[in-house]
Amino acid sequence: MTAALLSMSHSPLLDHVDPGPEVAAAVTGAFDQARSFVRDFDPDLIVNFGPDHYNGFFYELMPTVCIGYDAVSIGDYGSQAGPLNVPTETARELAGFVLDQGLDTAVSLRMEVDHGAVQPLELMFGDIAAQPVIPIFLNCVAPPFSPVQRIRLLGRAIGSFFARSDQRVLFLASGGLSHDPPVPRIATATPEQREFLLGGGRHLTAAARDERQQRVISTARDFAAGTAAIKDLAPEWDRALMDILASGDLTPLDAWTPDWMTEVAGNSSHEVRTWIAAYAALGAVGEYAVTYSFYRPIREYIAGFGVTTATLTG
Ligand SMILES: O=C(O)/C=C/c1cccc(O)c1O
Ligand SMILES: [Fe+2]
Repeated sequence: MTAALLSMSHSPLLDHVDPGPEVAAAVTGAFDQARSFVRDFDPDLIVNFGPDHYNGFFYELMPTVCIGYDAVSIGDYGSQAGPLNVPTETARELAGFVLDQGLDTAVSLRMEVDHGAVQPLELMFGDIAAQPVIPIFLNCVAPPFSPVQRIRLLGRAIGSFFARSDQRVLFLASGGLSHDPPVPRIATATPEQREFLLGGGRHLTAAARDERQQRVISTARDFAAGTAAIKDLAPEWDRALMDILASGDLTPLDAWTPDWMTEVAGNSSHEVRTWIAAYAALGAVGEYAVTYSFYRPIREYIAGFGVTTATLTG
């Protein structure tokens, strides 16, 4: 087999808040680079590490990890709705392999995914069903979080599974980096928010969906203006993470505790788990080098916004 990696921040605000022409052009340029990388690599299969934002997974039953045997996008923030093209048998074999390695995963026979999983697919391929994709949900918003080491080991196990495959596999990570969007939290939830987090937020009416999204959009505008009550982005933390991922030795990340990550880089900084898993997966296949790296802290997108690509060197 051969493998490659694309990691990218996502933001549902891409089409909703204008960061100005210079930043918009820089982000478009990063997406163009990523697109041409993916086109050149020409994957047979995408292993898509993505978070969820209380659209498919809720506190009524919140897994740490879930492998989708099938998946449907709910289409939030104007993202493409509908089924993904999931190779069910490969997903089933992967889940069995992960469990056999002594690691835990839940499985879903009908995973519901949101912008966190599909935005890179749409941006890179134009259609979420264009390519075979195995969606791997990682809990990145709902404490308690697993130690980062578990995510590294999970990624490594997933990489070893595909190391014996004859397919060209793209490990795709969607999320991060430092950011703190206004997602309700169980520790501080009002009774209505608690009900939402427990599962009431599933399949919102159009009006409720619009209200939810408008709140995030207006927070992004306030954040850019310096008036939002959310944690600031943490560019130094973002760059430190990117350096460790590029080094090929991810073990220093084992010391990153979930509480520290939240404190320094925001409640949604745990989305970097998708990057850690994807890099660990690539590292299990062979030595790698980062071939492209983009980073900007972009308040209009409420995101430390990164895009990287990596290929095997051996
Ligand atoms: O609306 C949500 O639940 C999340 C929005 C958001 C905003 C900025 C960056 C992200 O990664 C997000 O998921
Ligand atoms: Fe997100």
